[in-house]
Amino acid sequence: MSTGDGVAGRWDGVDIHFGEEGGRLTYGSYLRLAELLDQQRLESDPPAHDELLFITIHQVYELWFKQVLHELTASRDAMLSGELWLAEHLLRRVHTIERTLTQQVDILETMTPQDFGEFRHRLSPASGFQSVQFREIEFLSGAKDPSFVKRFRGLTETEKARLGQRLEAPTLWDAFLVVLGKAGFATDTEDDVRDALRKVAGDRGHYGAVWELAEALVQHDELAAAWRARHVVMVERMIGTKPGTGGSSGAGYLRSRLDLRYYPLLWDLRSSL
Ligand code: HEM
Ligand SMILES: N[C@@H](CC(=O)c1ccccc1NC=O)C(=O)O
Repeated sequence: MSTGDGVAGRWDGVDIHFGEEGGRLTYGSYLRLAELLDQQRLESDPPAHDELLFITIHQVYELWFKQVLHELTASRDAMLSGELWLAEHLLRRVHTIERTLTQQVDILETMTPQDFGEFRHRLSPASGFQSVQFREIEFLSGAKDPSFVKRFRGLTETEKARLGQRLEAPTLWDAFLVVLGKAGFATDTEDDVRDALRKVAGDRGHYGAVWELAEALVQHDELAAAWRARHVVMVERMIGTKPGTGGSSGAGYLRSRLDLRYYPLLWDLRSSL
């Protein structure tokens, strides 16, 4: 029954409006907007105009990082339980998010170095280097490097525990090796794995699902590399060769990370196809 004016019906003599039928849930309460929209606190005083953009961009990154971790964890578990179609499906969702993450740099680059300079000095010693979720994504993907945990300054106990768990847990690559094992291949040595990958690539009619999964892993790796490359060029545009607020050499440090690959054997395979 619709009575116009957005009134969906009546209950106990009270008008019930669309979106409120029978309950207390609203758009704002469901999405916790009061809390979410109250989390943008500027360090600059008087407020620098562009600092809101800087905070918003980083918060949006962290929300997507949370989603990426959710999907990558489920994708790994799907590989471990033999649901290859699901593992691939979730990886493809991650690819789409990763493309969006790289494109977001466009928005931040509407900020000029001069306008960044208005509040940059307030940020030290904070830096993206301290993004726990970013490091969790690296560890889960396959690039476990415990030295990052030691180099983190100001980690909370909860964050330390989360990173510790990621260092213990199987990676996407570990799970992919299980997939290769279940497909009948030995994976004890690196040469075994290289051999298995060549056989999978050479008989896609038989190993199609495994091949497609390997391709989805390569895509994840390539998109992570594309973000690193985009980030460093943005950094050079913003701060040139200045050292970073996190205490590193800045662009020099970031350039040293450009060669990082999660799945070197999948890249090596290309040379023998
Ligand atoms: C004005 C924009 C930005 C500048 C100038 C900048 C600069 C830097 C610099 C210099 C570093 C090296 C660490 C240090 O500070 O010494 C770094 C690391 C990092 N930044 Fe940014 N950044 C910017 C935006 C972003 C954004 C939007 C994100 C998204 C989350 C981000 C994430 C990271 C991450 C994850 C690292 C660690 C990279 C690694 O260890 O491989 N940065 N950034
Ligand atoms: N490291 C940057 C500052 C920066 O971008 C930043 C500072 C605090 C929190 C996150 C940041 N984003 C990426 O590093 C710089 O050296 O200018």
